[in-house]
Amino acid sequence: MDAQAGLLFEDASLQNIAQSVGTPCWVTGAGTLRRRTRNLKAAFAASGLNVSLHYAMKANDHLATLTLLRSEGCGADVVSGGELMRALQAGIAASDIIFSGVGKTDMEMALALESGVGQINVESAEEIRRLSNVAVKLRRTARIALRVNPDVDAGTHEKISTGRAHDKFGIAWDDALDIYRDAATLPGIEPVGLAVHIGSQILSPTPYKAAYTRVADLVRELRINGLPVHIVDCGGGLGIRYRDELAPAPAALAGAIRDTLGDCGVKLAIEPGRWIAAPAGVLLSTVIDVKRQSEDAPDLIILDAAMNDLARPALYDSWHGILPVSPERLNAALSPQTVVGPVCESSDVFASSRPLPSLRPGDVVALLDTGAYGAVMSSNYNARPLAAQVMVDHGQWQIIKERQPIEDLWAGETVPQWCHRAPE
Ligand SMILES: Cc1ncc(COP(=O)(O)O)c(C=O)c1O
Ligand SMILES: N[C@@H](CCCC[NH3+])C(=O)O
Repeated sequence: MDAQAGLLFEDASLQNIAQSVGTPCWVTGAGTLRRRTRNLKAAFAASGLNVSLHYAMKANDHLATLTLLRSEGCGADVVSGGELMRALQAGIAASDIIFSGVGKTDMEMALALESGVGQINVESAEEIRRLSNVAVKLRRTARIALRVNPDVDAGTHEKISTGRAHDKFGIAWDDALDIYRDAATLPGIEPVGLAVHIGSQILSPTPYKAAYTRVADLVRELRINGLPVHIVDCGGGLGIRYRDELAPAPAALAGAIRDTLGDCGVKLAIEPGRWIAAPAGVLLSTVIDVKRQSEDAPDLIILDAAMNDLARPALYDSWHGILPVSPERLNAALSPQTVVGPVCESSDVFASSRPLPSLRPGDVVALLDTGAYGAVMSSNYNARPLAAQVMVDHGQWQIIKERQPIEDLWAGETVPQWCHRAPE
């Protein structure tokens, strides 16, 4: 905090950015992206592990973010044809791309094969057969890893758990050996290994260890059955501290991998998204109104950002820090306030009865740790244009996406003639 400039993000004044660009506005910190990527790599190197890092771009897929992370040596984990095209557009080499996802269309498979992605993670016997057909037609070979479901509870939010038997993800544990064996016989398919991803915002190394222990056992079992296994993709999911969570350091994840898979003689990969990108972003928003409620209820702070911009609180009851950006407000006395957006949904609430410095109309606030699963999950609900985006780096900043023009909201829509006539 600077007495004059108020809240700074990577040495850039958030007040200045809000004044120049308007709000709502996402701000991404280039320095934070770099620092966290380097920390992650250093933690793995210190554990003696050689892992390739495939950034899960679903967390934040702006071309500037992807380009910066490519410069830091990251490949990408993609889950759709659109993400694949974006990653290629950002200059990420196809060979450094892993195509994951629970459902890939034939067209997406063809795109992956034609662009030469390094690895396709498959999630069912049916998908492998379809991929084989597509590969044969294109005269290509798909290098596949079987995403297995280890039936491990990651202990995270119900809606972002992916590794329990009843979750829709991955191949059921007991089917994995047979499916791997069958895959090896299919034309156009080369099974190269296994993949596992048990969920997101994971706050303990214990479920990681449980999942990787099972995967290491499966690697041995496959080999005993004469099936080659060269790669284990350990997925993502490492959690961060949004409020007061005791989030594990990357060294804990590295340790879990080393202790379980370290001596399996496989090439290791990880797919972190949130850990790299979440703390590298804030969402700036202006207070539209302060609505006084009955005596014992907190004031309602109505922002110009809403759940269509930042969906996480409405979807997962997630907690994001909120700080005013002006120096006067930053130091004001705290009182309980409820912070909401203007969208017509009762779930459009960012904070309930939260002790915050008293806010007034016109004040700008920053919603913290919104660099992952923030802008990417925005929608046009309530005909609200997508917010502008800015990137900061050591005090300099630049608009990286203009606010969506209002006319864009109906661009591409056509109105059939009959809509203009009242029925007879
Ligand atoms: C297959 C896969 N890999 C990686 C990730 C990235 O997860 P996170 O952002 O929690 O690191 C996800 C999202 O949960 C995913 O589904
Ligand atoms: N969208 C979720 C994370 C999902 C991870 C993808 N499987 C969140 O905001 O926390």
